[in-house]
Amino acid sequence: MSSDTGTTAQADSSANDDADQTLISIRDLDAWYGDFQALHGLSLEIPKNKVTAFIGPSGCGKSTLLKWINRMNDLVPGATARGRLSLIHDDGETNLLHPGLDVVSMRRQIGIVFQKPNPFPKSIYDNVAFGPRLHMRTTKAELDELVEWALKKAAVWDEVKDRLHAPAMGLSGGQQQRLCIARAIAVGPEILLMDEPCSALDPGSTLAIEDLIFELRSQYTIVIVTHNMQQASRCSDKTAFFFEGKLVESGDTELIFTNPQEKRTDDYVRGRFG
Ligand SMILES: Nc1ncnc2c1ncn2[C@@H]1O[C@H](COP(=O)(O)OP(=O)(O)OP(=O)(O)O)[C@@H](O)[C@H]1O
Repeated sequence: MSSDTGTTAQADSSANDDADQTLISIRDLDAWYGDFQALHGLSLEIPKNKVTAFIGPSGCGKSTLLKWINRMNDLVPGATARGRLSLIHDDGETNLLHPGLDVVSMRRQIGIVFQKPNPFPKSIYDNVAFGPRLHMRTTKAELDELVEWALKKAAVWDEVKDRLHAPAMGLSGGQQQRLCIARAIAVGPEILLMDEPCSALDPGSTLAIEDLIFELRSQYTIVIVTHNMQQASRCSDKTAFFFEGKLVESGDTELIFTNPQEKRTDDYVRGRFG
């Protein structure tokens, strides 16, 4: 039975294949904006420590699903969802749709990086220190260490280490996006959601972010929404293809791109529509 915060003791440790451990389990998920149904009976297992790409034509519901995973849709008037959307841990399951869920603490666990880099109008240092200052008790030395660690992890340290107290807005778009990734990981999330994180970036910065995504997956579970088929095939382990609010198919990225089961998937990944 569910507790007031949506956590239950009996974990469903369903695995999506022998090697994969499910971290986010989605079953029969429906979602609406007012009367409009945006997601129809979605079922998908998102594996731990892998990169999962959500692909599909505009309006198929990729961002809607991403925004339910960390409840960004709570901020959208009229947005509702029904079904199962759970975090699966060895010691229990957290119902991410539970009305009593502590959304603030959940968002420490499930960070999000948006399409357009959105640094705060603060210094580089203060952007990364923002979350830790809010959630953790650290000494100045510990905070310095954490900021350096996060900037290194996000592969932007070398470019900013001599100007940590300069405004973040002065960085290039690609540097700002890596700073936003550093800000997201500074609070120690388990999952990173990325909504078209490279769509506002030049090809060089895009490659830097893709390398970073690939690198980070040993420690984080990453879900990336992308319109870029090369990007999905370059940096994801798993791919889920959506069409008109439904999941058409999901599986190993290599298989989805070389031997999909559904004709619509084949047409989409070959650029025949969308
Ligand atoms: N705030 C909202 N209010 C009403 N309808 C919405 C809202 N946000 C999205 N929708 C609708 O829900 C459907 C799914 O949108 P969503 O943004 O999830 O698609 P998407 O696959 O991420 O598209 P894109 O690739 O263009 O970002 C679309 O028909 C969209 O118009």
